[in-house]
Amino acid sequence: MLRLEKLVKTYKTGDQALKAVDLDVPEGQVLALIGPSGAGKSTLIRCINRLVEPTSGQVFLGETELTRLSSGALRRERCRMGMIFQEYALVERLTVMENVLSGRLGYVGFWRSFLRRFPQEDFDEAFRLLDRVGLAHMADKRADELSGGQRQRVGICRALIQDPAVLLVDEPTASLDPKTSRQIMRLICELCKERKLAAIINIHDVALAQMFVQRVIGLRFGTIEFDGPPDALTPEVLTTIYGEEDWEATIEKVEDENGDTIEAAE
Ligand SMILES: Nc1ncnc2c1ncn2[C@@H]1O[C@H](COP(=O)(O)OP(=O)(O)OP(=O)(O)O)[C@@H](O)[C@H]1O
Repeated sequence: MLRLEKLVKTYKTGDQALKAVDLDVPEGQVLALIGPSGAGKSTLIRCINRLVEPTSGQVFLGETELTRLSSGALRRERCRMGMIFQEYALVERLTVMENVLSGRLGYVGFWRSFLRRFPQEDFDEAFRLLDRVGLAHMADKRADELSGGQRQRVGICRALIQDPAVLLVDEPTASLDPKTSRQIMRLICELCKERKLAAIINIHDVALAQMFVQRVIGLRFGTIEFDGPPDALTPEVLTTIYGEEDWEATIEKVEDENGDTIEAAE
């Protein structure tokens, strides 16, 4: 469904962030991208929707080669890729509802969106999504009145109202406390399952990744060092990805938000 072939990114500074990365993500698969700081995780995510322009290689979304598209065609294809950011990227002075509806901007004509005249079905869908993430009662609140966890839920609704084929998620929990982080990861993974949506989640927290995803990709120096199920992430594998460290503490059992003990993703 999403396919990267020999994807290379070399920044102007000479930094080789991605070295010929091959990756195939089937429909409906949620995968976590882990690796040390500077491994190339954000670059990989951003090369997919060309927020960062790849140096060479190809990216396919279904049959469409994204790396060949002109800027107009790319704008249209970006509607099929929902993005969720670490810092939420909400418009602070707009309401929750308006922030969610902004996910439709790629579909609604310029003047209609400028005047914020979205079709009724967009409002209905925004309400359904807000209800699904537990925020229907906050639709009229301003974004700057929300907590971090609530903001990220709005960010999730904004990505989903695009009706994307794939979600690109860049450190969704980095600004959240541990309990809220688990709730947000669970929500993202549940929504992907409900919608048969593929997702690539760039995440620093290995234990959190292991709890929720079916597949983990370990990146190091712009190269895939590990590709497998979460329970195959042994201390030896983690050492290959991150270097020498005491990993026993990292892959210890983790408590979920109900206080239940979880070892890895089901
Ligand atoms: N805009 C840029 N210009 C030059 N070099 C960059 C740029 N962005 C990233 N890099 C370099 O590319 C490499 C990969 O960076 P990237 O941010 O993709 O890694 P990451 O795995 O997401 O790191 P982190 O977990 O710290 O966010 C690093 O060496 C980084 O310094």
